[in-house]
Amino acid sequence: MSTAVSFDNVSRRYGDITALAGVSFNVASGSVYGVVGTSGAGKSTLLRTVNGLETPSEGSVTVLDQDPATLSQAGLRGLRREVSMIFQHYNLLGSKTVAENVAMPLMLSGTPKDTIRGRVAEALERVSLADRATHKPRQLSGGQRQRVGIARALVTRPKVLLCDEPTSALDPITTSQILDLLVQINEDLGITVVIITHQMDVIARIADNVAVLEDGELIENGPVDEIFAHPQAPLTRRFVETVVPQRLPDSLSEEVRDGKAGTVVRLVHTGGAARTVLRDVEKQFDVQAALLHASDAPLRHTTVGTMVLGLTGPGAAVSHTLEWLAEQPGLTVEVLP
Ligand SMILES: Nc1ncnc2c1ncn2[C@@H]1O[C@H](COP(=O)(O)OP(=O)(O)OP(=O)(O)O)[C@@H](O)[C@H]1O
Repeated sequence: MSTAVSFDNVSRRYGDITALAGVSFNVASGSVYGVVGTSGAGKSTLLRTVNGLETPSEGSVTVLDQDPATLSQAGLRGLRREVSMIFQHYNLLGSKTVAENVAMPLMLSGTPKDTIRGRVAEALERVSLADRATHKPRQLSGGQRQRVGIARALVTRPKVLLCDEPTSALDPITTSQILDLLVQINEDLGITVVIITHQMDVIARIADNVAVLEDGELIENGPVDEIFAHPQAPLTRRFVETVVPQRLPDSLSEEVRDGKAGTVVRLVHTGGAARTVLRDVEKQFDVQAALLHASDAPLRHTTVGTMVLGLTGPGAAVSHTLEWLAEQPGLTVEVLP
């Protein structure tokens, strides 16, 4: 698979502040890559190196085989037609109509009027706003404004779409619609999407891969299902916890502590691997398996979840059960103290 964007040891300093420190990872062409981190982690700075709005102090970024830092102004303008961007607060011009806003990147590049008309209609159709072409942004809801922003980004037929917190100002239902639209754009048009966010549910919903930034450093990255099932760094665990809760309810914690629930195991499962686990355990071993707690999250391509089981029965049977569970594909087993 070819690479659309490559970060190679990228650092960015502003005086004494280190916004990025030696960040390296690749974004495969046609994939959706999520970058998550707390406020000030360096997400925006990283995203802005992709279209040349920021230049690394050290290291380099390669975008569609070009290094934005070495391009001329004309080269940068060309790159920005292939790499477009959407923003948290939409960045629309209030005095222009929806169609004029969407046309803006083509107007700036001197595209013929007829071509512009067709492209604007195509882009507005894609975001289901064809009937709002003559409206002004103030006449639209936040979700509609973001769709105008998306249409404006698509009008140049880009290969890469950079998304800077595109749903942070929206309610959950509108967020969901915008994320569906981004997935559709990625699937139908094959556009590579790089999205920065502090919302892990956004990553769960649309990303193939995720990078976690903390204080300018890349602390973890990889396929979304692996990171959600086995987060390593404490910050990644905290992010994952917001989508797949790990903490037991207080009443259950007490039961576990008092030993009333038997041997308590937490299973992390992906792709429905735990679907028949209770039945299988009770059929094969002389144990009772009680389901104490479960949580589940749909990801873009699979699901990840946890189940907490209380196993009771003869010690040897419980041991055999634990061994069997540990051998099952797609399951990770942890005995709770
Ligand atoms: N132009 C600048 N001048 C000085 N410091 C800057 C500049 N741009 C960013 N920074 C600093 O770099 C660090 C990273 O900022 P950045 O905006 O990339 O983080 P972020 O993860 O996008 O944060 P947020 O989620 O709050 O937008 C912060 O400490 C910020 O104050």
